[in-house]
Amino acid sequence: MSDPILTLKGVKTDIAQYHILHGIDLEVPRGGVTMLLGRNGAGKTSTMRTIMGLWTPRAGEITLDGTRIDGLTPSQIARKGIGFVPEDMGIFSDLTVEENLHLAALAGRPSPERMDWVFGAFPALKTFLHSTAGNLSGGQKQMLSIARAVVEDRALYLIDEPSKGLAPAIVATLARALKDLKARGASILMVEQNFSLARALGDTAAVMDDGKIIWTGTMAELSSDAALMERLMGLKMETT
Ligand SMILES: Nc1ncnc2c1ncn2[C@@H]1O[C@H](COP(=O)(O)OP(=O)(O)OP(=O)(O)O)[C@@H](O)[C@H]1O
Repeated sequence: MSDPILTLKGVKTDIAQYHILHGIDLEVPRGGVTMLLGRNGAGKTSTMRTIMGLWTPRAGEITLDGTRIDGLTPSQIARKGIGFVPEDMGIFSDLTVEENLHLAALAGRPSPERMDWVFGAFPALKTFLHSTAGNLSGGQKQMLSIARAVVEDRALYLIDEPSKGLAPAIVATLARALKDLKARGASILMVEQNFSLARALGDTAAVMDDGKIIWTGTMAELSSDAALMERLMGLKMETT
């Protein structure tokens, strides 16, 4: 692949005494959405956390835009240009929505244009700007979590299962916001178990199993091949 934004080469991660990632080789293209897919426990979240520096790899190299980032702390990695939406949302429950957004901006206050875009994508955040984040609904917390990652331009966004546990109407709002982010030319690596959302947003896909990448290709290729999906992920579904 020409000029990927993120490259993982032979990345191995241990959690406590367990070998979890067994040598991840992955290239994330510049621009567009790469879906990281696989069965439960395949290692998708561990891969995201390793890229973000929340787990330190035992071996291998991680390169963002030509610069090695493995071994850096999560805050150093954020400053290199990665926005992270963790599976557990990572918001400050005791702070207001506004405070959460301001703290997420690394370069000072987010620009008014950027805030307008965020509020356009997630109107509820404007309504509840001065409310404590802990009092938001589950869907609003997820919107805040995504808004925190996109409050400034980043070289790459890591988004871990944004639709988890959300009602369909909220998922539709999320899908629109992520499509909009993609249309702005963003590079996104995303874990998503909701396959119709993955299919709607994904350009390329990487499938994991047991701590390894077992397949890479286009999302169209994967989603049009029911036998392949069943073999790779145990998914049985309509492909039309
Ligand atoms: N803190 C931890 N301590 C021990 N083992 C862990 C820890 N976190 C993850 N694991 C193990 O690492 C493996 C990969 O987990 P991971 O959460 O990365 O998978 P996943 O593909 O994201 O799964 P899911 O779709 O269920 O979220 C699993 O076997 C899991 O039990």
